[in-house]
Amino acid sequence: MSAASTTPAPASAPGRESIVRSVLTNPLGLVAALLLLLVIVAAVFAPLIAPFAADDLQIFKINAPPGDGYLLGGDGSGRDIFSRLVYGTQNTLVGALIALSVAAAIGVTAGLFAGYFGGRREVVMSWVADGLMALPALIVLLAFYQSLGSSIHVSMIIFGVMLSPGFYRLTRNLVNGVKHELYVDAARVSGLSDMRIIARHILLVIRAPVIIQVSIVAGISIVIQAGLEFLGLGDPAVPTWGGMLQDAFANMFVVPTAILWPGLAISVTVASFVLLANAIRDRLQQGDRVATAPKIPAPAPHPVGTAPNDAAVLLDVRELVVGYPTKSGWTEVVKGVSLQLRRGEVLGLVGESGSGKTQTAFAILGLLSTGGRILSGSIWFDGRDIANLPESEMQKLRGKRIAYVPQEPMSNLDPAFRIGFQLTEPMVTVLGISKAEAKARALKLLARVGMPDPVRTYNAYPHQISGGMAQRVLIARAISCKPDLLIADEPTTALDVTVQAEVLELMRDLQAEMNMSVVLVTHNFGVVADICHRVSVMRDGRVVETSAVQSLFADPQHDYTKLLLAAVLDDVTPRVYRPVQAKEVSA
Ligand SMILES: Nc1ncnc2c1ncn2[C@@H]1O[C@H](COP(=O)(O)OP(=O)(O)OP(=O)(O)O)[C@@H](O)[C@H]1O
Repeated sequence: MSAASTTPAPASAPGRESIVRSVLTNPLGLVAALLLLLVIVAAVFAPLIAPFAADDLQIFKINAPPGDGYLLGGDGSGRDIFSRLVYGTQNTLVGALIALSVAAAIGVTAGLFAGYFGGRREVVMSWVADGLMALPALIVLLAFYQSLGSSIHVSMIIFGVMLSPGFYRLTRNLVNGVKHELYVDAARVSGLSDMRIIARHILLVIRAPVIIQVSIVAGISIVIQAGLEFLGLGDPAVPTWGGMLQDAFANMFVVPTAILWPGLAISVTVASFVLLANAIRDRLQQGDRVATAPKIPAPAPHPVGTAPNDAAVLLDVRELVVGYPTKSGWTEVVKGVSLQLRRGEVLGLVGESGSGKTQTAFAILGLLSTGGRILSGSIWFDGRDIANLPESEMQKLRGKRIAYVPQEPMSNLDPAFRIGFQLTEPMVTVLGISKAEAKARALKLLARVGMPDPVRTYNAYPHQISGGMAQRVLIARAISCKPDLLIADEPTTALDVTVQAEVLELMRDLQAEMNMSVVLVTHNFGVVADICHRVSVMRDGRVVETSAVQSLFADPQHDYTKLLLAAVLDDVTPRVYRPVQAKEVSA
C-alpha cells in the first residue's frame, strides 16, 4: 500500500534521529544527562576532585561549619563532608552498577530465552521469577548480611538477583510480541542460528524499553543501597551516601544541615535517572515522527479556484501538493496533482511504485502519515474544500461519505474482535442505528458480498476466514454506510488470481448498484481495463496523462504511459516447457 515500506526512502527523506541526540534535545533529558555526567565525573575523578582523603580527620574541625578549608563543613568525626561526598559517589555508583548489571544480565538473558523458545523452559523460568518476586527482598538481604558479613557489594549482588524478575518479565513479554514477526521467520528460513536471531533481530528491536528499565532500576538501586547503609548494613570504613546519611542522622541535633548533602546527592541522582527514562520514553512514543521539526514552516494552505459549478463532479482535486518535513525543508511527494471524478465514475490511479498514488489517496482521506501535510492545492468534495479540514470535521466524512478499502485485508481487521462487531460498530457509531438493526444490515451485507454462510462469518474471528473473505468483509464494511466516494488502494493485490477476479467483479457490481464514485489505486492495467471508466497515470508525484480507458489503451499520449503499457506482459510469448532430451543431459 504505502511506498514508505516498499521503496527506498529518498536521500532527503525524513529519518529517525538517533535516540541519544533526540533525548538531548529534550530540555529535561538534557538536564538529566548533564547531572548524571557530573555524578559520573565526580565518581571517576574522585581522587582529583576531593581536597582530602575520605578518612582524613582533623580533630578541631568536628562539626565545623562550611568554609575554612572544608567546603561543606566537617562531620561528627572531623572529616571533610565534601570529600566524603565525592568518594561516596564512587562507592554508591559502583554498588548500584553491581545490582543493575546482575539484574539485567540474569533478567534479560532469561527473558530472551524464555520468550524465544517458550515451552518448558519458559514455564520453569517463570516459576523461578515468580518465586523470587514473592520473597521479601529486605528480609533476604538481612539474612545474607548476617551470614556473609558487611560487604555492601555482596548485598548488591543479592539485590540484583532479587531485581532480575522485573527485567525477565519485561523482556519475555517483548520477545513474545516480536518473535512471530515475518522478519524473524525470514531470518530463520535464511538459515541464521537461534543465537544470531536473538542477538541481531530480537534484542535490537526490544532494546528501547529495556534501556528505560535500566534507567529506572539504576535509580532504585541507589535508593535501596542508601537505605541499607542507613540501616547500618554497609561497611562503616567505606564512604557512601547512605553511610553519610546515617552519620548525619545520628548527629542531626548538633549539625542539622549535614543531612542535606547526601540527601541531595541521592535525590538529584535518582531524579536524573527517572527524568532520563521519561525522556527516552517520550522519544519512543513519538514513533515515526520526525524528531526535529523543519526549520522552514509549511506554507499556509490556500484554496485553488472555487467549488466546481457542475453538480455531477463529486471530487475535484486541484494542484495538490503533499510534503513531508526533513531537516532541510519540505520534501514534496505529490507535486501538483489534479484529478476530477464524476458521480458514479471509477477513476484508476496507475503508476510505478513510489509515484505518489497512495499519498494522493491518503490526502483525500485526510490520513497522511505523521508529519505529512497538504502544502497547497484544494480537494473539492461535493462542493466543499476538504484539504486541511480539521480532524474532527474529517472524521464526520470518513466512513460515512468517503470510505476506504485497503490492500492488506488481514492486517486491517482487528484480531481481538469478531467480524460481526467490526461490521456493526461503524454503522452504530456513524449512522446511529440500533445494534439489532446494524446486525441485520451486516448479515445482509455479508450475503451481498458473497459470503456462503453469513452467520458463521459474522461470528468468526479474522483468523478463521481466508484472505479473500477478509477482503470481502472490508468491502462490506466500507460500503455499509453507503458512501458517495470509495477509495480502494490496490484492493486485490494481496489476493490470488481467481479471488482477485471475484473481488473485482463484486466491486464492479456494488459500484453500479450504488452508483458510487471510486478512486482505484492500482499497478495492474488488467484491473484498470476491467473496472475503470477513466484513468490517470502518475509518475514522480505528478499526473502525466488522464484519459478514458479505451483511448488510453488504444492511443496512449505520454511516453511514460506507452512505456508502462509496453511493460504489460500480455503480449510476451509464453515460455513453453520443453522436456530435456536424454542426449542433452549426457552432453
Ligand atoms: N511517511 C512518509 N514520510 C516520508 N515520505 C513518504 C512517507 N510515505 C510515503 N512517502 C514517500 O512518498 C512517495 C510516494 O509514496 P506512495 O506510497 O504514494 O507511492 P505509491 O505510488 O502508492 O507506491 P506503491 O504503488 O508502491 O504503493 C514515495 O517516495 C515515498 O517514499
